[in-house]
Amino acid sequence: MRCAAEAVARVSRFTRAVQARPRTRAHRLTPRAEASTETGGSPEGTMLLLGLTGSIGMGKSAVSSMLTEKLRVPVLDSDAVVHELYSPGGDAVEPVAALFPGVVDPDGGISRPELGKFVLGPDNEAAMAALEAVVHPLVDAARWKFLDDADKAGETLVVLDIPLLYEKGYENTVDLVVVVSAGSTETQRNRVLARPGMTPEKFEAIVARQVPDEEKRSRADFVIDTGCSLAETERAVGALVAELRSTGAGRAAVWSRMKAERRG
Ligand SMILES: CC(C)(COP(=O)(O)OP(=O)(O)OC[C@H]1O[C@@H](n2cnc3c(N)ncnc32)[C@H](O)[C@@H]1O)[C@@H](O)C(=O)NCCC(=O)NCCS
Ligand SMILES: Nc1ncnc2c1ncn2[C@@H]1O[C@H](COP(=O)(O)OP(=O)(O)OP(=O)(O)O)[C@@H](O)[C@H]1O
Repeated sequence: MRCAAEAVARVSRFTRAVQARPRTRAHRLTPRAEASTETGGSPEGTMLLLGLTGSIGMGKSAVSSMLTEKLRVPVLDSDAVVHELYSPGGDAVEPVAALFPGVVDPDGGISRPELGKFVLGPDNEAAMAALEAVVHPLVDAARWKFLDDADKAGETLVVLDIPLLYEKGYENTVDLVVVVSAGSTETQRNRVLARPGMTPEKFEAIVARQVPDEEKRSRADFVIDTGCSLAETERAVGALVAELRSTGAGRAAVWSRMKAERRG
């Protein structure tokens, strides 16, 4: 019970603190070449882009499911986009295979466990940078398509699940940021190590590449507590969506700016 109250209280506290937060101006999504010129969709300036982030195992996917399945909010999951790009026929297969020999499975997709051996760990920084240089622009392109489609569908609230939002400076590509946090590294670790194929070494290698949870929470506009029951987290997510549905239009600015920049 204590946890749910805390989760909701944090939501409203961060809701109030939101207005004057400075933004890091780091990343610019390269405009999609095949920009849509169709009219229609959501009224100009009313589609709110909510960034969803959090460290490994903190509950981004669980919260994404609540948003899409229960609350009907469109979510783009960047990790899922990467996995799709690695699947047989995916756009990342050829360039990644060219960089890292032997990572293609017999079915023609990229083997993530094999790829992980090349790019995870303190000695593989350059390899990870090379991989990210190939993959991130493809993820950016998928993000443009998702946003264009949502705009055409008249959506007023969309969620971009971006695990590396703070690490790669994507703060300025969303209007507001929600961080999911279990509030304890022990809970995080136990949840992640319960996954098939996960090892303590792999977990540590990934954590070492991510901005610490505490810093993420301090930079967020909202924090959703995932250290409690799923039902309690779901209530907090519902409260946040209700809040954004009622006040979101006044806070939506990034999508209009992105479209204007694309038009040149
Ligand atoms: C390293 C890879 C092969 C591991 O695959 P695997 O299936 O074991 O893990 P999965 O993709 O589910 O990611 C597990 C966790 O690691 C995080 N993570 C993935 N890549 C990175 C990265 N470059 N830096 C920091 N964290 C990362 C994910 O967000 C998630 O929290 C894969 O994550 C990958 O190809 N990463 C590079 C692409 C990338 O940067 N993805 C992040 C989102 S765009
Ligand atoms: N209150 C809660 N909120 C969210 N997740 C919870 C909660 N209680 C338990 N869990 C469990 O914690 C795990 C969180 O994993 P999830 O895959 O959602 O994290 P993630 O942040 O998406 O991880 P990754 O960064 O590796 O993609 C899930 O198995 C989920 O069921």
